[in-house]
Amino acid sequence: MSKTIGFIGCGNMGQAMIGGIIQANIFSSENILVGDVNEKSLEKAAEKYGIKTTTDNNEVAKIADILILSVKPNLYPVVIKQIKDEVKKDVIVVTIAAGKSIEGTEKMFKRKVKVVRVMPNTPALVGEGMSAVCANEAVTKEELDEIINIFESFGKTEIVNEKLMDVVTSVSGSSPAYVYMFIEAMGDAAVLDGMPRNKAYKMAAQAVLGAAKMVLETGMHPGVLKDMVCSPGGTTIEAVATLEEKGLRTAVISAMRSCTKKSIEMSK
Ligand SMILES: NC(=O)C1=CN([C@@H]2O[C@H](COP(=O)(O)OP(=O)(O)OC[C@H]3O[C@@H](n4cnc5c(N)ncnc54)[C@H](OP(=O)(O)O)[C@@H]3O)[C@@H](O)[C@H]2O)C=CC1
Ligand SMILES: O=C(O)[C@@H]1CCC=N1
Repeated sequence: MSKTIGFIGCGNMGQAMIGGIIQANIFSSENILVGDVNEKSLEKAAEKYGIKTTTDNNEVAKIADILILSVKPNLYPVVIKQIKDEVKKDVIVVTIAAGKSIEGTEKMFKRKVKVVRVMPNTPALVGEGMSAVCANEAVTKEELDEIINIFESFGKTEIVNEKLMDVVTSVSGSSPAYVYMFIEAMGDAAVLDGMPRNKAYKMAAQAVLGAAKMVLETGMHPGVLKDMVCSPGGTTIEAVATLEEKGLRTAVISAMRSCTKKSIEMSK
């Protein structure tokens, strides 16, 4: 019999994963059940993806072989308390919340459940997610592979030591937001100089996508790739010098350390 994947929480990240899974076609829509308190979110998801939905989290807990908890971190204790006695004995619980450790999740279940901790990101929706994964010892190699397979259906995955999860949150979980800010700012600059906004976003976003692919596919150092764009006495080095003067690198490093710090604080 095919397995059922259950989601509790159908917001930004829940929908990105559901959309990714549906597009990858690894679970049929009748094997996906989604619970949320927000009926509007459920209606939208049911209409868009043809999945089954419920406002009763326990309905999801009872049926799911793989249960992805995609509510906000502060709601983990509330939701886990509600469902812990309803989940299947061998359920694989997948947590995606910032700052929620495997040990913390086990404590909330008050028993040794199978826990896979993942930090995904919203580009999952377009098949370009990045997910870092770790698990407790109750999860077998086959079960971990099964979960990795789900997350790989909508992007790339990397197994990490749990100690790195706070850094992961900063470098891939949250980082799409910084990149959107960069694209938006490039768009504004181009609009300032007379380009229509839709063209400006398309050009900026495609340049970011292409640059990211260059890093991933050539394996070259980002600094070398940057140097290849900078003609001596040319245009790019003028922009690079201004970015250095305005502290781009310092701003990025400092922002990411704030993000990591917040994730550590949320773990306490
Ligand atoms: N957004 C992102 O880019 C990423 C998020 N994450 C993690 O994903 C999790 C979800 O984040 P995100 O999707 O952004 O949050 P959202 O607020 O967008 O989604 C959470 C959903 O859960 C619903 N909800 C609230 N209470 C309950 C409840 N008791 N039972 C069931 N559903 C409930 C919310 O409804 P309502 O809106 O009515 O409150 C909402 O629809 C977080 O733990 C976050 O750390 C991880 C990586 C990236
Ligand atoms: O902002 C947050 O807390 C979540 C975790 C990673 C991305 N969004």
